Amino acid sequence: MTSRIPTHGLATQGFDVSADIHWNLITPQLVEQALSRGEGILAKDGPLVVKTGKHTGRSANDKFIVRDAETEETVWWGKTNKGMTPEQFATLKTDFLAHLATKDTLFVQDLFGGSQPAYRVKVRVINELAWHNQFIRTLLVRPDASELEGFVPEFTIIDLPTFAADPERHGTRSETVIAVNFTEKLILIGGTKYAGEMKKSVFGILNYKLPAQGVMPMHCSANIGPNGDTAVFFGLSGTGKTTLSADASRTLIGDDEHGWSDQAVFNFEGGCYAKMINLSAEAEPEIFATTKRFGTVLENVVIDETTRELDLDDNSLAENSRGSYPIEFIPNASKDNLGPVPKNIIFLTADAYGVLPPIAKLTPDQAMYHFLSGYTARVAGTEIGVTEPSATFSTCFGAPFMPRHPSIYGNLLKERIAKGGVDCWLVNTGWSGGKATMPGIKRMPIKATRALLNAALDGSLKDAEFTKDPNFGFEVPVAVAGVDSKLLDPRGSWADAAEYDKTAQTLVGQFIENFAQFEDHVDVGVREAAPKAA
Ligand SMILES: Nc1ncnc2c1ncn2[C@@H]1O[C@H](COP(=O)(O)OP(=O)(O)O)[C@@H](O)[C@H]1O
Ligand SMILES: C=C(OP(=O)(O)O)C(=O)O
Ligand SMILES: [Mn+2]
Repeated sequence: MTSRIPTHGLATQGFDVSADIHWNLITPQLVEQALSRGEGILAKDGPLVVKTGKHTGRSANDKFIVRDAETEETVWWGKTNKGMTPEQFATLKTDFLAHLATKDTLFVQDLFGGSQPAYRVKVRVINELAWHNQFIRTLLVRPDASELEGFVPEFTIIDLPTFAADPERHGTRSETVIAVNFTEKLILIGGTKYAGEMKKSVFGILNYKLPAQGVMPMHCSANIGPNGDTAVFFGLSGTGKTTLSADASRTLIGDDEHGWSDQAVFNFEGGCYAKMINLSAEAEPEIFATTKRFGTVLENVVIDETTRELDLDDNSLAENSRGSYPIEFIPNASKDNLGPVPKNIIFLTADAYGVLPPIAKLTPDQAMYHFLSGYTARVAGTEIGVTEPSATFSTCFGAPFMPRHPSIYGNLLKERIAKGGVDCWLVNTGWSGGKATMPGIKRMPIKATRALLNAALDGSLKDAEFTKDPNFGFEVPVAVAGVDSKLLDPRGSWADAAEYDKTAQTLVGQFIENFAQFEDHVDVGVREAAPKAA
């Protein structure tokens, strides 16, 4: 076997470390390291089980982009993309490198972000934790031996959970920091053990770079039907990208990040990152099976230390417990990480207001409207007395990952829809029959969502009877085989129709208020695709 130690080492990059460096270890080596270092324990059937401590999800408010000559005009500065001065970054980098120098062991992987040679970025990830190194090796694309030869990283990520940022010194909000420098091509992640930060940082790089190459980067999952029909599923966290893209009847391309070029939809990643809480063997058999394999890493899943049995229903460590596994653990995953250009675009939303129908057909203008809006809603909190859901509008269904102005991504979508041959749908995987905060109100059964999706994707909905949603103006099917028709009529599913109308108008008001920022960036058709205030 050829050496996995690169010729272009850390010293070449100007990083002065005395650590024992483990270069490009493979899964069994990294799992052995993680175990011997006490980073986690093995579950009964082989997964490595770890805890992330305080941070069990992304720290979106602790992310900064260095604001300099490169990014001043290219990044959309606002409430999502927050700036850090080059001076603050320089101090942070000095302090990061000093902290790095104190480590006696480091794990480094050389990987690709992006599966297609023409559109990928070479990324080096430097970790202090073996399991983080295992995670990122699983999630990104693993070079083969010949691709490792002469590997020179374009971007480098230094990921030090034990580093504590100092708000006074570094201009951060807390001890946690994700600092992105597009000029130096360096990303510093500190003060968090949530592994998802690493993969979403690489996503940010591709979202920054690819529009210039004519590729639309997308926060979506993707799969291919039996007739070669690709579907992409956009959606914010928790709306069902990962769950719904793993489907026995379709070929999985990927669960979270893709590019749409003139020829294909391709995965940015080489693995998946699924939610584990309440994971059901019946509703999600392919994902459930990954919890029984060596190579899977489970974050914040509760395990009995004696029997090594998992308890996927226990949320005492986190609501957002996760499992990461290589894409090939899903039985029908695409071997070449790509598929033809999409026939269907689905926008997933988990509507905690219980207002949106479980599926609706969108016109191209409505699709643009909903893409720029990027709506989902969740139950605000678990405190007693919370009665209102809270709406989130995250443009392009992924604002935290999109450095550029939404119109850049929006125009790429517009061009693609204008070419024709693609149908757009809005799918509510959230609550129905009332607000999520009302007693007895449940989330849409996964089975029903899958049946509706399959009807849309296999073309059988084309002949269905539709009715226009009175608030949103999109077309909603009246009856679909295998689905309780009551579900298809959100207003009729509420005990009190007047209460439905009132709640719907609250939501419409929030859409209108949020869209004001895009009014000047879209044409009249898109503006008119807005929901109507009564
Ligand atoms: N109707 C539904 N459709 C999709 N997911 C659902 C549905 N009802 C409940 N869920 C649950 O919601 C979560 C969706 O999460 P996930 O697929 O990981 O979202 P994403 O990948 O978009 O962040 C899963 O835990 C899934 O079990
Ligand atoms: C990894 C993440 O993505 P998602 O929840 O969309 O799967 C995340 O948001 O941290
Ligand atoms: Mn996901």
